[in-house]
Amino acid sequence: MSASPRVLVVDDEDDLRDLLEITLLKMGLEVDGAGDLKGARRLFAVHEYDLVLTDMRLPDGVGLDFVREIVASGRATPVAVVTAFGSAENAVVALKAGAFDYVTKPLQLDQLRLMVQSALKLNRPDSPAAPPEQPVDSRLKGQSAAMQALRAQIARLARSMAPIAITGESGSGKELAAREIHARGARADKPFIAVNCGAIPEALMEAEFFGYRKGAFTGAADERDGFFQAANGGTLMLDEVADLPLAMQVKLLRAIQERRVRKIGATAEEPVDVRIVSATHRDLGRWVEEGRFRQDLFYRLNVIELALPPLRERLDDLPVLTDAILVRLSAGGTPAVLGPGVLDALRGYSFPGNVRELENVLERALAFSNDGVINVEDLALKGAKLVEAPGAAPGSSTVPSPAVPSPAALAPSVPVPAPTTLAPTGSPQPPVADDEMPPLPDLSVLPSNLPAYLERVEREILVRALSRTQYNRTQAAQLLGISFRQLRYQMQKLGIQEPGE
Ligand SMILES: Nc1ncnc2c1ncn2[C@@H]1O[C@H](COP(=O)(O)OP(=O)(O)OP(=O)(O)O)[C@@H](O)[C@H]1O
Repeated sequence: MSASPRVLVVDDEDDLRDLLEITLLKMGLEVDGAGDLKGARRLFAVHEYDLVLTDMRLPDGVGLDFVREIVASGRATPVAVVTAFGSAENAVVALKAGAFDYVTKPLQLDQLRLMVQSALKLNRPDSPAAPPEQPVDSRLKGQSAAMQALRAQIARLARSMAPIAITGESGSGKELAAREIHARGARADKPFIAVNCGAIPEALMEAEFFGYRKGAFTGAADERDGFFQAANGGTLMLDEVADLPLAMQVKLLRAIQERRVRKIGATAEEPVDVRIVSATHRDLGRWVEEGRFRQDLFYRLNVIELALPPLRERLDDLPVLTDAILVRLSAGGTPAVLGPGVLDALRGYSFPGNVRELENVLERALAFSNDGVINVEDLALKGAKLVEAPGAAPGSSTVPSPAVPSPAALAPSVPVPAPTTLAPTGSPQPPVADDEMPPLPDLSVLPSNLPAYLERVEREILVRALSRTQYNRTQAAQLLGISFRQLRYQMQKLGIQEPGE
């Protein structure tokens, strides 16, 4: 192999091929040229290339076929295509076929150089995008077939510039997947900017995305970059992309297609080199049919779709996920462990909020738990159908515990109340007979807002217990039959403070 990176340029227009070759030579690269597919195939068969750059229309065939052949060869050579200006279709088709990137004619030399630099980084041994010799540790935890396939897909996609549309329910890991794509690519050392498109007021959108010049409008006291400039060289994640207003969709499409943006108040456009990853929990295809999202932008963003499975479809990942979450929650200390039946209880829950909900459930359970062991009753799963705890459950973080069977385990089909209700019991308590309970408040008038009403009742009970014990929390918790941690958690949640605190 030669010392300098070697590039194959395939183009039948002599002028364009010369321009490409001269530009690449000036970048210190070794360049071979071919005017047709036949010549290109011959060269590709005998040389190891660091990049192939091919025109789409060639005298003896289409560049797209060459892209497919290179991808099918299994060699890790990145291939980019040269497409005519305005033929977005060609670029998208080539990216779908596995092209690493594209440049448009008439050539913008600055864009060409950026593209070549990114391509050359891909196979450098020190690059995160280089095919790893050992399996790498991923942030996306899980050993289910779905997660393994997802990680493999991400490793492939990370090596290209193709826009990726990530779909998946809320909390299923879309942002994490986008970060992983960025971190595994040639752009890992450049910024990753995630933008929640639903959180920006419409009037500020253009300024936020493209930036503005000083004095461009009242209040523009200084020049400011937008998200595109901030993400330059890296990745821009458009989260909740369905929330983009239609007017902004047009502007965004232009910026993505032309890879140039103009700050508000500026006369000239500036080139931006940004990989776009979008995400939504909505069915964007349906939104296009309903006229709520532009077809052309959808087509541009949706070059490659990455679908994240909901947690309930990969419950086998629960042990790995809970372990990882408990390690994170321990903040360097000893991680809590799961008591008997906890994994089974989690398996019986549908997790509408996916991994984020699992994180929240464990964090809350940890606050309720004693001695670093999370028991089934600490979980307080909303409306969950919990299975009976069959002794110690499998999983590395499970320890046998002599804990009293939880109410959930004793009454499998009864929903366990969430902590906003009155009754979660954190520490093992003997079952309370009904006649030990105070009478119910007068419910002849039903509350019109149940959660708010329950919160009020809960606050009243806690404050009374605390004042009866002169704010001795341990005694107040005992009085109410809950654990100290549970009391502390509820006080924090309801904003109850000791007088003078
Ligand atoms: N496979 C996974 N392994 C480890 N943690 C995960 C995994 N999937 C999601 N998480 C964690 O779950 C939480 C939610 O993930 P993330 O924010 O990526 O979801 P999202 O789909 O983007 O959510 P939303 O639609 O609400 O924006 C994060 O804390 C993330 O770290």
